[in-house]
Amino acid sequence: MPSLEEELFPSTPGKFKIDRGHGMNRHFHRCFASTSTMFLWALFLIALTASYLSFQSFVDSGSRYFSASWGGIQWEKQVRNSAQIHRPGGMSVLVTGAAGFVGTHVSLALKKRGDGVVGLDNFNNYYDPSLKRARKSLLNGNGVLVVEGDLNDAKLLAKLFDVVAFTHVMHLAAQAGVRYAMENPNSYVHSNIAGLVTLLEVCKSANPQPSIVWASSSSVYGLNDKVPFSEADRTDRPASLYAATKKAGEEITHTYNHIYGLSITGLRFFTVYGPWGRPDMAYFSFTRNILQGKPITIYRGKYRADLARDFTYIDDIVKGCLGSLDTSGKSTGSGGKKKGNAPFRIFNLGNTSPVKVPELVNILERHLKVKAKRNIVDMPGNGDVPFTHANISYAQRAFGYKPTTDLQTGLKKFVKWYLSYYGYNNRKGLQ
Ligand SMILES: O=C(O)[C@H]1O[C@H](OP(=O)(O)OP(=O)(O)OC[C@H]2O[C@@H](n3ccc(=O)[nH]c3=O)[C@H](O)[C@@H]2O)[C@H](O)[C@@H](O)[C@@H]1O
Repeated sequence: MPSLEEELFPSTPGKFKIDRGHGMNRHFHRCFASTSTMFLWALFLIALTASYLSFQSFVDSGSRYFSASWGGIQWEKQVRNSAQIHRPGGMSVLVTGAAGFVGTHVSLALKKRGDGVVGLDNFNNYYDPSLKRARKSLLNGNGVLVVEGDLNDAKLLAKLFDVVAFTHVMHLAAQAGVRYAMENPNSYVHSNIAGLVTLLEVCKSANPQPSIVWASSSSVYGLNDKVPFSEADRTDRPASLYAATKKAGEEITHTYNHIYGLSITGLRFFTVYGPWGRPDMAYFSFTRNILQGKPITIYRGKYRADLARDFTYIDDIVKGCLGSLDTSGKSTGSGGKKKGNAPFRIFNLGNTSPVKVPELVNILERHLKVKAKRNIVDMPGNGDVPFTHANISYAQRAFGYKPTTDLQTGLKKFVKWYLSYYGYNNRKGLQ
């Protein structure tokens, strides 16, 4: 027969429900026969509940206190130092996703030319967080503070704007990856939509309002087959949820530009690659597998056509990001009120010369001096598009954007970095 303790505090909910009926009544009759015993039991239970609740609130406040990675005079000082501008006419930039691939490179470039930079990153585990930590160390070593926190934390964002009057926001934090959207759709909504709105709400209320440059994606062209892709082409047929959230971002930012006078520039990046890159991307995972003697899967499109991407080297993308920041124009609003029209721009940042995926593998084989074990399969219905190809004339006109690194040269630099970071047989590369 179960003890009274087992019946009152069952280890599983099911157990509680099953034993709730007659058995409980029998126990209650036996144990609470007299009113005085009942009174004592009631007192005991009230005391137990009260002490449990106060202990719980102590644990909650304690863990908040101990785990808080931001706040305090010392922290504010660090934020201000990192945001300090060291050149005439310079800017102070909040870079979200600073420990990410593009975020790290852009932060370093801004810092190098004398701008103030404060990074924000949530260090999630979409891919190996130790790589993000290593990027953070690189940034710290170059005078860039990376605050650990989530885009959806409105209090943290508001605090950052309290401490520093950021002139610009470079918004790169996002849930990236085209195919992962089928596995974890909500993470795309959380970061690319909810997080974006949280950021825009804080920016629109900031005084002065910053100008915002943010990462959209070439994937918004979706099923568009008019080449090369121009900003004027249709983008209403996304092929993945990832693309749909980036397209939604373009519409959402337009609203904030229209209502609140925020200056907005959206950048459609075309398959960015290079040193310190993202391990989930094909060029990176192919390199790892080739070195480890494992097979790689190469997708093939309709009618056995090879897939192709307008792979764009990170240094060219950084130039595009800085050019966008420099020409962004000012936001016009203050205190949440629009004072006039502000710029709203969208640019392709691509390389203008698509390369087929099997050719990417050929180049890697040459640089690595190892043959790949190719496993060619028909493209599953996973959100991939058959090809991308950027028309970059808008960005060229606006800030002289001109990519200069071809895939052969860029991958050589990537491979050099990969080998120095992971080594030939370093198990850090194993995932
Ligand atoms: O430019 C963009 O808009 C997007 O570029 C990349 O997305 P994707 O072009 O799919 O880049 P990879 O995941 O590196 O794939 C490159 C090519 O390799 C192919 N691939 C990928 C993985 C694999 O195992 N095998 C394979 O053949 C893909 O189908 C694709 O054609 C990024 O992952 C996105 O975050 C970004 O927004």
